[in-house]
Amino acid sequence: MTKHFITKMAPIVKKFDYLVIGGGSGGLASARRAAEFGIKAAIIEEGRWGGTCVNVGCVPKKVMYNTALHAEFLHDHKGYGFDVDIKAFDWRRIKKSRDDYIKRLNGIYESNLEKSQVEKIEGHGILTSDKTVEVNGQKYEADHILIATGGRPIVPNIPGAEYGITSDGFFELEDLPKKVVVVGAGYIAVELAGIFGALGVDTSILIRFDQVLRTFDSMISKNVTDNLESGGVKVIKQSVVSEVTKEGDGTLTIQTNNEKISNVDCLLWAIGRLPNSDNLGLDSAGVNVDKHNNIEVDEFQNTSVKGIYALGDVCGKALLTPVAIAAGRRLAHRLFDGQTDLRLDYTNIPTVVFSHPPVGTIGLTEAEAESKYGREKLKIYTSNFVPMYYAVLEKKVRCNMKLICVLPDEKVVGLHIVGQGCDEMLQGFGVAIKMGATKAQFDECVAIHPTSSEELVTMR
Ligand SMILES: Cc1cc2nc3c(=O)[nH]c(=O)nc-3n(C[C@H](O)[C@H](O)[C@H](O)COP(=O)(O)OP(=O)(O)OC[C@H]3O[C@@H](n4cnc5c(N)ncnc54)[C@H](O)[C@@H]3O)c2cc1C
Ligand SMILES: NC(=O)C1=CN([C@@H]2O[C@H](COP(=O)(O)OP(=O)(O)OC[C@H]3O[C@@H](n4cnc5c(N)ncnc54)[C@H](OP(=O)(O)O)[C@@H]3O)[C@@H](O)[C@H]2O)C=CC1
Ligand SMILES: N[C@@H](CCC(=O)N[C@@H](CSSC[C@H](NC(=O)CC[C@H](N)C(=O)O)C(=O)NCC(=O)O)C(=O)NCC(=O)O)C(=O)O
Repeated sequence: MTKHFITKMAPIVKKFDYLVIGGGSGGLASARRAAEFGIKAAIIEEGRWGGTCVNVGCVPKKVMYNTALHAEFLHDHKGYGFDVDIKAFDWRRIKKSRDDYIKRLNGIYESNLEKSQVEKIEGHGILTSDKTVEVNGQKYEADHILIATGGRPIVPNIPGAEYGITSDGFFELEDLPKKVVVVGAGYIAVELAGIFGALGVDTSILIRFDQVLRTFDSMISKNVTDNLESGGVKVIKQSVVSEVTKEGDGTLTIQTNNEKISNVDCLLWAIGRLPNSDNLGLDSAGVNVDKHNNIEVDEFQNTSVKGIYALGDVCGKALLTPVAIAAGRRLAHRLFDGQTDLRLDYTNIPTVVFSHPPVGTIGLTEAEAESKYGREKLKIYTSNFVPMYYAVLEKKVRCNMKLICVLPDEKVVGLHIVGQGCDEMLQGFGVAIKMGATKAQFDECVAIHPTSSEELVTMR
């Protein structure tokens, strides 16, 4: 009888030039740009292609922000002479259109990867050494590995916290809740409370201090807090949640340090995000994290291990889609296109909070400018006016602007706006500030009338 010997073969390790863990904004942008330079790239994703921004972030949020803007404008129709009856608002309809759009985007991202000849690997990636990543038992090897695994929302460690949802759950809501409590004071709390408020939901925002967006310029913190209140959102200050209970009728009761809030049908935690740096095998590779578990990188996105890079939300700095994309594309040029000095400059990043009205900000806050240059070196210009849109309406929502300049040449080091249209206004001014523009150069540009932005080139 013939003997059959079964030899156990080591699984074949698949080799690439560039392996990216995380198919979100930063990872996709970097992998696709790298592939343009003729290298062999692969990208690993455990969830939906597109990451946070496309699936549970900027994109569906903007759809809901636009929905909220419609609700706001409806109130203005009468003042502009339109006699319109609004019968109903159909949350399910807009949710379906939004979900369909996101599904289309997922498909577009997949086919973009195929067109770019970036290999797609579906599953959870774990580093097994400084050169290898394992996904579903298969090992992949590359000299260059990028970690772009993003982050996830924080849920506090208090009794009953699990009855609340996060921004991820916001996008799953099948019906518009009647009474909502949003906990938090940052971008997400302000944006989602604003959407609920504009859609007529009984909305409260619970904040630990007296104002939202405390890390922004004080003009912004004050005006956004005031605008939330005048827009009908209850801002509950100096408030910390200690316990949440679910009642027999399914509603939630929220116990804070000051009061009990009952009959809540949606509690939303928006208290910050954690980096997805755990369960990633960072120890096996020797990649260092900081005390908040953000991956530590230098200005070129190098981690503590040669050949392993990280960028985007997992590094905990400027958690914004265009930041992750810009860092990812620059890294691809640096590694594979010979642009060895290319890196993202993290100063003067413009950012918008989609509040009602929105916030646009770039550069230093007044407090930061004062501690950097000294009060005597600063010249601050402000403008506070009612945009012409409100001229014929009873409702008036003011626009506030602040320009922070440093003497002697009045270089503009900070620009802060709360007001209608500033979300679209900021990008162009961002270019000027990035180029080092002075107040005189702002003023050299002739105003566009009648617009809100003209105020920025006529300030005295
Ligand atoms: C509600 C909300 C609204 C936002 N709105 C805006 C906005 O208006 N403008 C803006 O600029 N930014 C906004 N952001 C922030 C923006 O979404 C993020 O900064 C951006 O998505 C970060 O990109 P990233 O590539 O670092 O990570 P992500 O986009 O989070 O992508 C990371 C990907 O990695 C995957 N992953 C994680 N671990 C692994 C693993 N081990 N193996 C395989 N895959 C893995 C995840 O599934 C995910 O798809 C918003 C965020 C939220 C939550
Ligand atoms: N438009 C955009 O570009 C958007 C960008 N993003 C990005 O995503 C990031 C994450 O957003 P977000 O989750 O809002 O985080 P943020 O860091 O913006 O804000 C969270 C805030 O919640 C408050 N907070 C923290 N811990 C607690 C707690 N235990 N209880 C109550 N409040 C608490 C803090 O404010 P305080 O100290 O005052 O209490 C903190 O600033 C943003 O920083 C931004 O970079 C998100 C949405 C939109
Ligand atoms: N600025 C336009 C953007 C329009 C746009 O890009 N829409 C996308 C959804 S935002 S998709 C989310 C986000 N894209 C962007 O941020 C695009 C920004 C800019 N165009 C750039 O290339 O840098 C992202 O995560 N990118 C990672 C990557 O692309 O690698 C879309 O519908 N695409 C369908 C199509 O193209 O047919 C707007 O706000 O209207």
